[in-house]
Formats: sequence, structure tokens, C-alpha cells
Amino acid sequence: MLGRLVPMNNVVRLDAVSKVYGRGQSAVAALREVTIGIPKGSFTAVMGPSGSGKSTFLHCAAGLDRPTSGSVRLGDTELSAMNETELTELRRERIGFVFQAFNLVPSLTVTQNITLPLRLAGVRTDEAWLRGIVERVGLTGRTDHRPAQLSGGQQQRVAIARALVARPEVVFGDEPTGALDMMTARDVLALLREVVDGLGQTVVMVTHDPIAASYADTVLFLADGRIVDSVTAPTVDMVAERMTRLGAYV
Ligand SMILES: Nc1ncnc2c1ncn2[C@@H]1O[C@H](COP(=O)(O)OP(=O)(O)OP(=O)(O)O)[C@@H](O)[C@H]1O
Repeated sequence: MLGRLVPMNNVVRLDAVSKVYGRGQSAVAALREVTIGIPKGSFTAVMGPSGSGKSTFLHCAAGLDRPTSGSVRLGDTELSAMNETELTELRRERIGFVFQAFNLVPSLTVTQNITLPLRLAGVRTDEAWLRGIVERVGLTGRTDHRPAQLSGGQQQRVAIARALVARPEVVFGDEPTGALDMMTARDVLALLREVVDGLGQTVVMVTHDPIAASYADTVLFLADGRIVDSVTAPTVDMVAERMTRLGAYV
């Protein structure tokens, strides 16, 4: 049924990925044989009831955690074969992250926060690219400010710029609008949409919010560790209806 979601140009591919936490009687199967491809230049939202495996999916797909079995590939790179140092390097150089808590360094300016991943990787900043990113996220004129001088939405824009600065193959978001009020959240979601449409970036975002999910091209629904449904060109109502059917709001 999900075959049409797995074309050849996948940036990320999970094959039969399972994740079991703990052992014996206390073992919890958080993911069960999940197979999915994330096409290049797509915006994917991952939804599901609490405990359905969303965070585990994101962590396995992004090389933050290892599956118990199965394969995770970023481009042609098989992640399960990598050691911790290699995974750290891969995350730094090839993956962008945007979290609910913006995770900015308070003592650094906007520009210094954005370019931090490059400095950690020992890579020179491409000034023209940086200017373009800063402009795209709407922070021109704020580059010397510190995080405390910015609103929540502006801080998340810094985090998005930081996620984009190394030209990653994919950006993973874990509830990126979870800490924002609705209006600000919509601005940030529109920015993520624009990053996909304008830069061809691939974005995968875990969210509880049907409005947030409606900005994506495809919504994947997890239940009990499995992808049980997907919706393309989602509307808020379609997403809310699916979530209700999965028992998320009852
Ligand atoms: N470190 C862990 N040790 C043991 N069990 C865990 C661990 N992390 C997650 N789990 C269990 O795995 C299952 C999936 O958890 P996960 O956090 O991926 O779900 P989720 O959909 O992200 O939930 P939520 O929406 O509440 O954040 C749950 O049953 C959870 O209790």
C-alpha cells in the first residue's frame, strides 16, 4: 500500500526497522519493521498517539539511536554499520536538527549560533550562502543580537538557519513549533515549507499538531510502532480525523 511512497530518489530509507527497549518481560517494541523512503525535496510530518514511536522513528532515522534490527540509509550510507564517532560526524555534516527547545547558545550572537556547526566541523563559512540563509529566515539586521534579545519565533528561525547552514541532506524537526504560540508557529511552518519549495531541502518533522502537519506534503501515521496510514496533500481536517480514528484524542 505504501509502495508509491518509495520512489528511487529517497534521501532517507528505513527497511524493516525495529527498535526494542529493555529485555525480557520489560521489553517494549517501540518500532516494528518500519519500511519507508523519504523522497528528496519533500516535507514529511510524522504523527501518532502518545507512545506510538514517533520519537524513536526520528531518532533511528537521524542516527541519534540505533535500531535493534533493520537498515537505515542516508543516501548510500548505511548507518547501522557506523560507530559513534562516525555517526556524530554524519549528523554534524549531513543532517540538520530543529528541536522544540531552540537549543541556542545564550552567549553567542545570531551569526555565531548559526555558524556553530561549521566551526565544530572545522569548515569555512560560505559568506554568500550564510547571507542568503539569514535573509530567507528573516533575520537580516538581527545578526549581532543574542538569543535573549529575540522572540521565541525569531529564536526558532535562528535554529532553522543553523540547521541549514551546512547544506544538510535532510532536516529533522522534533515538535519544532511545540513551544510557540499559534501565530508564530504558522510563520515558522511557512518558513519550513519555503525551505522545501525554495531550496529543495528535505524536511521530516514529528508533531502532535494537525495544523502543523497540514503544511507537509505527506503525513505518516504511527500506531503501536507501525506506519498504519499516510495522507498526501493533507488538510487539517483529514489529519485530525485520522488521529481521532487512531484514538489519539479520545
Ligand atoms: N529509553 C526508553 N526505554 C524504555 N522504553 C522506551 C524508551 N523510549 C521510549 N520507550 C517506549 O517506546 C514506546 C515509543 O516511545 P516514543 O517516545 O518513540 O513515542 P512517541 O510517539 O514519540 O510518544 P510521545 O508522543 O508521547 O512523545 C513507548 O511505549 C515508550 O514508553
